[in-house]
Amino acid sequence: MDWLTEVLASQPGCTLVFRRPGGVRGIITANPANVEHILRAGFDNFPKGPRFASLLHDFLGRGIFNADGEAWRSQRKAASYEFNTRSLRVFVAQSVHSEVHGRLIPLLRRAVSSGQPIDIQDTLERYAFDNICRVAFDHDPGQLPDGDGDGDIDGASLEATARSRFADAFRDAANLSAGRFQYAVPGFWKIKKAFNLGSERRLRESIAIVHGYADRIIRSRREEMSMGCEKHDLLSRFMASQSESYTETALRDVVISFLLAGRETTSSALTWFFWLLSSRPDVERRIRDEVAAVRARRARADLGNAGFDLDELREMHYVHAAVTESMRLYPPVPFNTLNTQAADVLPDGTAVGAGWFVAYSSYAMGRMESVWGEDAPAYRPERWLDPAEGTFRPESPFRYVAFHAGPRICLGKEMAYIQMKSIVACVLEEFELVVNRKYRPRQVASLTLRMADGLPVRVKARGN
Ligand code: HEM
Repeated sequence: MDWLTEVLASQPGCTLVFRRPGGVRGIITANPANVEHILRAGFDNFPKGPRFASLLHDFLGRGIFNADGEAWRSQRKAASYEFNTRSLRVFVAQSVHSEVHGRLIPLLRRAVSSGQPIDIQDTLERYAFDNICRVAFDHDPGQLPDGDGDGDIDGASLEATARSRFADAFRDAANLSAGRFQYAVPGFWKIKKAFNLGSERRLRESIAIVHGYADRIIRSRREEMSMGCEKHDLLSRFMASQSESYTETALRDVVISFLLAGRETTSSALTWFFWLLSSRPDVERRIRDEVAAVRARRARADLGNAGFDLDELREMHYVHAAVTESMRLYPPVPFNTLNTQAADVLPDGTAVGAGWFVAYSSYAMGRMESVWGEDAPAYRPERWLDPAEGTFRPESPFRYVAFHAGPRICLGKEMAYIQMKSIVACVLEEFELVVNRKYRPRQVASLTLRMADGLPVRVKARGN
């Protein structure tokens, strides 16, 4: 990613053109004007395209993440409506609250008592999977143990084993599907698939487990709903509003796309955030001051000592800025590729042909001095704050492209901020996460930007 950033910064218009005779042709850009053209003005000319769809079809079917044209448009319309309801935001905040206080904080307290380091990336990934499963289809895969530390994944219960198999199979299916993008000979996976060999055999097996499990949940949800049971998760909302037009397979595709979108994104963002913070006590101090001020207002209003509600999270402008700034430098989705339908010329004068891939690197864009000024490499949350008011000032989504932009902009952005700000506020209020100063994370980019060896931290209780 750093190498690509350097290369793009040295190109005219920050755009790199690939022209291999008889081979791949396409461009990678870090130019906001090009990105705006591709994602908004030229939206219909730059779909995800047949290659993306075929690589992910076995796992995602025609779910929103993997669909183009009318199949995408109708899901987007229905999903946008649901994501924008206040009742969903409240449900998300409640799920986040119970997972943070029932599981994450108790786990960190146990880490304080034991003195053993933990891998905070792994912990956050488990947290995020539990949370997105709850929001997507009111299911608890129990990836983080319950407060008492025993959890119920003790192997004794068949149900617990099945849930754990589901989570493992989901992780394998996502990783193996992402691996299809990385073959030196692009169609080689199809041959392995035809002969049911190696990674393709494992992919087939893990997809069968995920699909079987999701199908059972969908069927039992139909029964519950036919008996008048009211639920607030996304699957139930889709079933209530679209029951005639959605087959069971279509519902499964929708849910699996949501799980994939919400699974590793917030955990990636927070892992890089806690790593950056470990060398910036000044930023950590300001976050703690802001959280303490909100906590004090809560105490005065006699609202108890639990987590923060939606309005309180909204008041945390500095926390918002600190997390946003971290994703500028380490966007969870660092790279995005689309396909060109008809030849076009981008605003910087680059010509693209029909069938070419068109990619942008949000990682490179977050580091371009031409976009962010000379201090682009510096982690500086203040750049997001109004100097007079101290309130958060959003940037154009075509410059800050961590959540994509245009008609396909991330649907879960607000949900992600609720989750990330709750975790940051509650964790930093009570703990210090200490990272070895010599630790240099290695990046690994599959569908998301992760740390290859995780992020080992020692958890210390705050002294005050
Ligand atoms: C920090 C957290 C997150 C980041 C940085 C992020 C980023 C993105 C990006 C870059 C895309 C475009 C991907 C593509 O088209 O290939 C996207 C799409 C999407 N995201 Fe997120 N996401 C985050 C969290 C979430 C969460 C928690 C959900 C909840 C379900 C979610 C739901 C979606 C959906 C449904 C789409 C597809 C939208 C469409 O194609 O119309 N995201 N997100």
